Amino acid sequence: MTLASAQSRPQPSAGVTIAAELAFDGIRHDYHGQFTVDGVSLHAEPGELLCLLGPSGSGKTTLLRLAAGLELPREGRILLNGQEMSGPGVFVPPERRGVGMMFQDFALFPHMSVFENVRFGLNALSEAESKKEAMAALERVGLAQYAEQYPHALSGGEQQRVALARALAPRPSVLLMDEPFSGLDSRLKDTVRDETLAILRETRATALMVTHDAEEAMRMADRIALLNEGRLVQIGTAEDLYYRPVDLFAAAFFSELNVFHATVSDGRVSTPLGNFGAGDARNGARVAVAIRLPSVEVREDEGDIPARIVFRRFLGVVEQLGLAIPGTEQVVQSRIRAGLLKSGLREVMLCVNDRDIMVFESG
Ligand SMILES: Nc1ncnc2c1ncn2[C@@H]1O[C@H](COP(=O)(O)OP(=O)(O)OP(=O)(O)O)[C@@H](O)[C@H]1O
Repeated sequence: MTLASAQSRPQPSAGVTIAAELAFDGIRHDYHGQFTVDGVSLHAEPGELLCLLGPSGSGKTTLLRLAAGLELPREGRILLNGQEMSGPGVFVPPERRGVGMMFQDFALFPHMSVFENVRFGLNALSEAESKKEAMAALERVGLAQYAEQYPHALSGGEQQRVALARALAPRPSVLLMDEPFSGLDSRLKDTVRDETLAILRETRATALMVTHDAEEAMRMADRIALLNEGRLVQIGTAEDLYYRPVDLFAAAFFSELNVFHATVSDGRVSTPLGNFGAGDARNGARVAVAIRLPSVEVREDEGDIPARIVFRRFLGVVEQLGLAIPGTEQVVQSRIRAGLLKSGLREVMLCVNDRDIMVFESG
């Protein structure tokens, strides 16, 4: 449905980018009765790069499509700078939202030149102005010299930059990006990510980016919204999510962990790797005790717990170890600096750095 109030909104100007606040308020959305987004409220600040992070099927792309106006939410509202785009009785169509989109496969038109691809979204401008803006967008991504080429003649990284130029050319107040680097060779990814970040900073558009890669989110985002099964688990900076995860799911999304199950007694938990403070967990509560791999220190001859090495995997700078310890069948894992232990060594001693223990009530 399209209300008169929505219809009368001005067409977004292709003049200057004015970063907008994008808010999801109590959004629920289903496909055939199956809720894929279930009560999500969050917002991206003007000029912020917010990453939607989560495993496959957690509802990230659905949120992006809802923000773009490609889907109408079943419940809740979507607001741009406080103005309702979708909500009960309101639906502003995609072309009137001032939102740019960039997809996983770049979606460039193969039969159009790079220049025509970038000019495509500028039909609200005069011919002369659209040409000027398209060229300016190509210059911004450093590809002006490829203007007359066709997309197939460009490398993956260059095509990504054309897609970015096309999405940014109409100067959207919000840029929506769905896994924008997943089609790129892993060696190219780092450079293209850095370039994209620099361009986004320069244009100062608000950006919402979907990824399932925690490291990519940490590398790029001002803040990260972690989703699972259509719900928001936690939102915050990379440091917030890494150091202060709200639950075991959030902790495990950012680090490999050793996890032991225990019951809190006198404010402490007992695990095969030692006895630790239980933090805020209540006495008698069943908890998961999570210990990051680098917190299990492995030494040749001094430590608290004897262990036998059951596997060693060389990973370059670091080495991952599997360790058998008394009191559990579970193989404990550790990550140490490569070369720290002699080759052929079997019997070692472990120390656990208890600053890094995370205790979560199992519910
Ligand atoms: N058009 C559709 N029709 C039916 N079900 C859909 C449709 N689009 C998405 N879904 C379902 O909604 C759920 C969430 O999908 P969504 O694409 O939002 O997740 P995602 O977190 O982006 O996952 P991925 O990382 O795999 O793309 C999935 O279970 C998916 O199968």
